[in-house]
Amino acid sequence: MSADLTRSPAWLALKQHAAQVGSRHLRELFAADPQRGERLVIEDVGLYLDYAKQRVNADTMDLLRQLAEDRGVRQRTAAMFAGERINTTEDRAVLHVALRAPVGEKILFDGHDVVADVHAVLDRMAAFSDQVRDGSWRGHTGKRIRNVVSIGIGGSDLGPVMAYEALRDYSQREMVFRFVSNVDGTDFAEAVRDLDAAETLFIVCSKTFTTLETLSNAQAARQWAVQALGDDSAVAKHFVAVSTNADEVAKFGIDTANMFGFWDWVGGRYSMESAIGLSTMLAIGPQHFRDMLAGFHAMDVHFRDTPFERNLPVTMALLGIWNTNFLDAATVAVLPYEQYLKRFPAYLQQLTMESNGKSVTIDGQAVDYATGPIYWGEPGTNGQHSFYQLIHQGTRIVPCDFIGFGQTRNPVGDQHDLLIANLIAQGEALAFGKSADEVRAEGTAEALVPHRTFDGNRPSSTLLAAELTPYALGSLIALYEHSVFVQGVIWNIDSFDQWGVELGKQLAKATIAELTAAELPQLSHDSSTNALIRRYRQLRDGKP
Ligand SMILES: O=P(O)(O)OC[C@H]1O[C@](O)(CO)[C@@H](O)[C@@H]1O
Repeated sequence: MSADLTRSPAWLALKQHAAQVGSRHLRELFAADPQRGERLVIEDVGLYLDYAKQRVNADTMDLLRQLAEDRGVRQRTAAMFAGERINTTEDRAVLHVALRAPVGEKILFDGHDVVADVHAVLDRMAAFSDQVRDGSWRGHTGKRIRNVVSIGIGGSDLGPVMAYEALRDYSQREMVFRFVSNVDGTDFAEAVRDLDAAETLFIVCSKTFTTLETLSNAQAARQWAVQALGDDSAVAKHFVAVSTNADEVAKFGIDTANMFGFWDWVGGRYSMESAIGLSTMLAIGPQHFRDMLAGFHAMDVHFRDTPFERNLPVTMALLGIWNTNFLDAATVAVLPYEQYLKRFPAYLQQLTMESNGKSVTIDGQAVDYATGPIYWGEPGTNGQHSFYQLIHQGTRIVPCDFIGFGQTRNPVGDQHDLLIANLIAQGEALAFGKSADEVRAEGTAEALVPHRTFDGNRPSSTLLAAELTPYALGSLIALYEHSVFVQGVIWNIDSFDQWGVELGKQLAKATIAELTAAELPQLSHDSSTNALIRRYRQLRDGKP
């Protein structure tokens, strides 16, 4: 058992404090400090964070910041920015901050300036994007490219999809962008069914270029394109690869001249602003892509240089630690009141849960505290008419992150005000609820009073920005990235490995052979797995 954390003075002080403050209702906290709504706010890098509706007071935040100091958040942050191999189980540096460092900045890794490499790739991506966007890159038959299909999975997909959806209003609207990730053939078939192969460019995105789903879909794409275009050599004009693995790209049959590289020190879920974002750049153009990188970078600088009291990622991280470890919340709902951010919760699921879903410390000791919570969410107001019931009146505490913008890119009547009124009202309702007496005072029949009472005291944070620009998106993502990192440091886990995905991959390999063998082989799994394999084969082969 790793009891270092839970026996540390800062942790014990927080435990004691939680017994007092944690049980105080937000109504009381606001009554005791009527100005907290103006004080428990941080605004920087274009983001306004209101955390007054979290169940904390000034002492809580002091204690949490002390915890961060004691756990070495400062030193670990410096180590990350310095390119140290802080991903110890994979012996890798973690340098996604270098992906958004401006030209001229130097970040040395093994004595080599990686920022210059980053910009060399960005420049190649920009030149290629310009050629495709202006029609000078032609397909095999001489037609211009109108469709881009990005193939990848996990970090090689979720970022590009999310960014495309988020910045769709900045995209070249005459072009079609599709994303294929699932090994389910339906994903590929539906993505290409109405496309002309002569006008379609495939971007095969895979850090390792060995991922089963991506390679299967890439094979399917090649077959589809070659069949339609009647010539193997068509691949040269219709396929580009994004990878760290030039050998595998060449083996697959894509000329490495058509490959955009990135590096071992970029984790999959931290790669959307590398060449993995090529589809994003094709959609929004190089200048907007660079604006997005500037937003990321501004948050990096803020995170690295701002004292903890005014530090957005540190504060968000500490609130998460408080809710997870001291108020026993098991999940976080991410609720963007912005339709363009509809894929943001899905993106955050990988970022947060693949990073912090760990139960051993960096040195392999079992933890005796909760680590990464479950992230989930939907854009507002849709969620209000489905799962918000549980958030308001269920038995579980579900801390919420509300996200909204001052301006919409699509003014339709007064709908934006209606949208944001809902965001603001939800946080208020969750915090303050409605007492039984208030319900009675409205003339409610006594039998219904318990049903119509809202306990309140349900914590939330609200993030506001002026408008969903590429810059704002970059800063918002970096905010969550660094928040996840700080939490990982406090929990003393490796936030940059993902061993938990390996076992299923291994077992699937063995199972594929058992499903595809002409004759059912001798099965030696447990009885449930054996039965499922037999039954699937029968159903597939039409033998009831
Ligand atoms: O980019 P690759 O190598 O295809 O990997 C895709 C994804 O698979 C994972 O390794 C998990 O299986 C993710 O971490 C990664 O983002």
